[in-house]
Amino acid sequence: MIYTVTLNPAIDYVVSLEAFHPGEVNRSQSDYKEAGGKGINVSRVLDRFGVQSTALGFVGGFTGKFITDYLTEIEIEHDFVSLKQDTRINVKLKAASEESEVNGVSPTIEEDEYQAFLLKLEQLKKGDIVILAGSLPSSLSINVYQEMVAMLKQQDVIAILDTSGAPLAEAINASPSFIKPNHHELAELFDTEVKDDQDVIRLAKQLHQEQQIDHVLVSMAKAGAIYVGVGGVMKLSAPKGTAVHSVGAGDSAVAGFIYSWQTSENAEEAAKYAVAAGSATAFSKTLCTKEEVEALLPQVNVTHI
Ligand SMILES: Nc1ncnc2c1ncn2[C@@H]1O[C@H](COP(=O)(O)OP(=O)(O)OP(=O)(O)O)[C@@H](O)[C@H]1O
Ligand SMILES: O=P(O)(O)OC[C@@]1(O)O[C@H](CO)[C@@H](O)[C@@H]1O
Repeated sequence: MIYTVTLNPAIDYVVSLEAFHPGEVNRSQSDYKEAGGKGINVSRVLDRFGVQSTALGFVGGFTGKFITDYLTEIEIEHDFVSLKQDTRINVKLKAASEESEVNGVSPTIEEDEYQAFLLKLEQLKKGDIVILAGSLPSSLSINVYQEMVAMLKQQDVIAILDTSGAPLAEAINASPSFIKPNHHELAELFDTEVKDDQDVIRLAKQLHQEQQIDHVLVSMAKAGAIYVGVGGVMKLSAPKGTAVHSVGAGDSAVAGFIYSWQTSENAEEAAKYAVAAGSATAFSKTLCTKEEVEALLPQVNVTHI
């Protein structure tokens, strides 16, 4: 079974207007709300690929209920721990072809709520796949992803991680099987500048060889991605197109990699599918569909390095 973990989900409130004038009353031209958070997005994209998963994590209050109702409505299984405090709301503002984001403050996770979540992870079994994705609620310690990856590996569960900053820096020590930092997150991880592809490859190789991470996929928005891992080293170009709404592009890339790897066990195919999925999401109003991804696949060029 595949499980996604979103410790800090959100309602994504997506607002479009022609221009945003700070300090004035602005009125949106269109807006909508959807269940967000990186793990939830991975579940939603997997679902569009015809792959079932169960969404785990924490939800609370009326905003949390919106998320569980939303997932129930689109028939994605979920088993969240209920919190006393409300799940956050993240504002995604699209104005004058620029995208800005204000991600809300996370609710507090009490110790008993955290323990209830760990109990769910403890029940996962050999062969299960868990995708841990997104930021940590500020009440949790920065090493919880590291602890979860270590615990899951003990259970022979495949642990995949998509996060950034200190939680990523801690968790790589537990050697997750797959990570997908973007190039900014990679630079932050090594506290350095990433100026070109050679820098990306050098740092990604360190993660693969020294931290024993099987697959490192560094996404670089419209510049595509670089893969370093058991499948070698390769650069993948992104298809050309107009970015309409890039929220969830990275999550789509994660879902694309897992989906394709599961069926092909071929790193090149999986990395290609990841890039096509990321771009298909960037080019559409919401998350990609399988048809959109497969239409873009021929435009992803792979250069082995
Ligand atoms: N403007 C774009 N044009 C083409 N493809 C894009 C564009 N933006 C994103 N992508 C695709 O999506 C993938 C992931 O994008 P990106 O590197 O921005 O990830 P991310 O920073 O994790 O994204 P996000 O946080 O917005 O979900 C890229 O590897 C690329 O394939
Ligand atoms: O604050 P985090 O957890 O880093 O990111 C949360 C978030 O921006 O990520 C998703 C897109 O990747 C959105 O659905 C969601 O609002």
